[in-house]
Amino acid sequence: MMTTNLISYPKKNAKNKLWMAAIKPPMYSVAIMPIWVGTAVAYAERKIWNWTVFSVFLAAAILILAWENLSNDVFDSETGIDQNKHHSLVNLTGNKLLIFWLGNIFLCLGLLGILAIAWWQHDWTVIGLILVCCALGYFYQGPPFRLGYQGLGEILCFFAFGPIGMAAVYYSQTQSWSIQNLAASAIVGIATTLILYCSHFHQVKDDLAAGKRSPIVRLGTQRGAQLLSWFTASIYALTLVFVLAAVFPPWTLLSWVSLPFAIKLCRHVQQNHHNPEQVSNCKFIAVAVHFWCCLLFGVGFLL
Ligand SMILES: C/C(=C\COP(=O)(O)OP(=O)(O)O)CCC[C@H](C)CCC[C@H](C)CCCC(C)C
Ligand SMILES: O=C(O)C1=CC(=O)c2ccccc2C1=O
Repeated sequence: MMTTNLISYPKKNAKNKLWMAAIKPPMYSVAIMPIWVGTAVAYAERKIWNWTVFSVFLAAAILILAWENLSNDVFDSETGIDQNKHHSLVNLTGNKLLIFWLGNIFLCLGLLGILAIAWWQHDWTVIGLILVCCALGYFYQGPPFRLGYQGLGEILCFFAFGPIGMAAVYYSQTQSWSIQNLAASAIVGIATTLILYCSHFHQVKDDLAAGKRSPIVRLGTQRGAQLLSWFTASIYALTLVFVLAAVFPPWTLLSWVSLPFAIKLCRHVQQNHHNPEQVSNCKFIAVAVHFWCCLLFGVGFLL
């Protein structure tokens, strides 16, 4: 009995790790930050903070992202790209249909939340904008589009989590539009897109085999790593430019506190871009850059 337990423990532990990798809890900060920053900008400009709208939007965004990730595993199982991905939910459960319908339930619940906001406001703008974000999410991975396979995912990601998603958040609080929010959405959009871009470095072999021409497949890992540094630097440079132009309050420069993570990310990818095993964790360093940068950026609007 004792021996069985000793043997089965590491196996169980490995299985738990696979499940955590499949569910990817840290990734859900990408759903939280547009809501946080968009609402903070609304508060800074209009002194409005509707907690009910904020909470419902937050829950809805998490549910919609869960749909995106579950359906990503379903659609990727159809192209064969996830053959070696042990932490795919479809591979873990062996039940594609279950994951497909679970994803659809999450999507419906998320959209119901957004619909409730539209209903309270007697205004369909917010649900219209979020439906556009969901469509971009579908175009990224779903048939017959699969635009992520053409290397266009980063553009879709930028608009969904940046200008369109954050316009919806700002509108849900104020029922109006804002140039300051548009500028802030560029920062959130680039920081989110950084994560997607980083997720390709260790997957070149599998992507090539499945015919996926990710930006890193197109550029090669060395040029991809150089572009990453420019891309990352642009977040901090743009924030400074907008502060100097008096578009953002000076406290938004608090987001620069996340610079050590950004430097770590760029150095790590520069040194290991050609080594899939070593570079595979860069997505999670990018998640830390995104989390701290957006969290403190939002705080900057409230101070
Ligand atoms: C699912 C996404 C990336 C995973 O891509 P990949 O297939 O390379 O990953 P694996 O290797 O793990 O299989 C993210 C795709 C993002 C998409 C372009 C945009 C999604 C938009 C959301 C559905 C809407 C967000 C609304 C907002 C207000 C929170
Ligand atoms: O699994 C992933 O690699 C990603 C999942 C996800 O939801 C997301 C959202 C926004 C940007 C990037 C990513 C991922 O990379």
